[in-house]
Amino acid sequence: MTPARPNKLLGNWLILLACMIFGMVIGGGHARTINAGFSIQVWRPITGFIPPMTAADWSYLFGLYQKTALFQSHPISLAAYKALFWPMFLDRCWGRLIALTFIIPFVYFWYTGQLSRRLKLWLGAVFLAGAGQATYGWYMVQTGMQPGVLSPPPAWAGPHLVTAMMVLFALLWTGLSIRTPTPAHLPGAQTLRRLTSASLALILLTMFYGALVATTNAITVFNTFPTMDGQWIPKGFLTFQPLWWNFIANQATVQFCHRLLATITALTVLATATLGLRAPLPPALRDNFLIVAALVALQYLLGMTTLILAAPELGYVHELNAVLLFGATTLARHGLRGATAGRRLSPSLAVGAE
Ligand code: HEM
Repeated sequence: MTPARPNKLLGNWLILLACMIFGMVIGGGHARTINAGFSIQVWRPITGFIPPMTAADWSYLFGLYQKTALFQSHPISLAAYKALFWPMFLDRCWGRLIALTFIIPFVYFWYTGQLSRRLKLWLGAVFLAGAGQATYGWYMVQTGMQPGVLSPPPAWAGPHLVTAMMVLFALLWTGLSIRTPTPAHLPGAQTLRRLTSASLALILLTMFYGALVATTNAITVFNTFPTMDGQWIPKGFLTFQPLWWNFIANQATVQFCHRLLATITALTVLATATLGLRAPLPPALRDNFLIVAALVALQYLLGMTTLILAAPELGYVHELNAVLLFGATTLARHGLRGATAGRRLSPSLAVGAE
């Protein structure tokens, strides 16, 4: 899939796109924090970058927003609507900028013969996944037109965050592999590599449940830690029917799952990072594990504080830090591509370009 020779420009382009996806999470998370998700009820993928300019434009957009259940339960003025509109508008423009930052260099790299056939197909698939993610986002916005829907339904938000992380992972991994096609040979680091893979999967699963905590508004209940209002298994844990629905929409169950997963994740990630710091790895990779350890500790602390203070603004910081943790763990896992079973070498003997 990746060329045998390093191609820094190509690699940096993909890493830049991964950073832009992080920017999208910053924008989307902010829009959610100020409850602006349903503010633009039109989708014009190409011409949508032109902002409303006349009173008639505003009246049309505001008219659509007035049809949402959210407006009907909390009516607002046109001025207040504009304060919701602009952040969401910028977020969507950012999405278009990501698409352009993908397409224009893609065409350039294609025509200058820098893309192998497999890489063309792979990048095409990543682009389609990104486009699918945007379409999915639009359907989430449209749920606001349904009667009684005041925020995107929980079953929509979890997959949205996880898919965004998968696209970010694909871009980052491919970009790094193109920059450094030959992995450093790291004998004896196979267990560490497996643990880092497990850490990544656990972080993603915990993030999925974090999104469910956010969209079910479970931040408003059980604001104590470590117990949930004095109980280890919260009141109302499995009261919904059918049973599986509890794991998507029941505030008690969702918050319990997020806490449990977060604890397992934090312990696994910390154990992995400790092993990484003790292993004879190249210095950059050890620094990477130090960052992962710091980020996971901060993440846990932020989660507890968000919950105890019931502060969604802090929840936003907690969300962004989760993405940084996911990114840093991806970097560490990438650095371990060349890990094999067998006797350890000292760091200076580890060969390769990492
Ligand atoms: C490895 C550890 C953790 C990870 C990866 C993680 C991840 C996340 C993510 C990604 C979100 C936001 C999702 C979104 O806004 O769409 C979130 C939300 C949340 N998390 Fe965590 N979390 C962790 C630990 C914790 C802990 C230990 C607690 C509390 C005991 C906690 C409590 C919360 C709460 C209350 C929210 C909802 C915030 C809001 O409504 O704005 N998290 N988590």
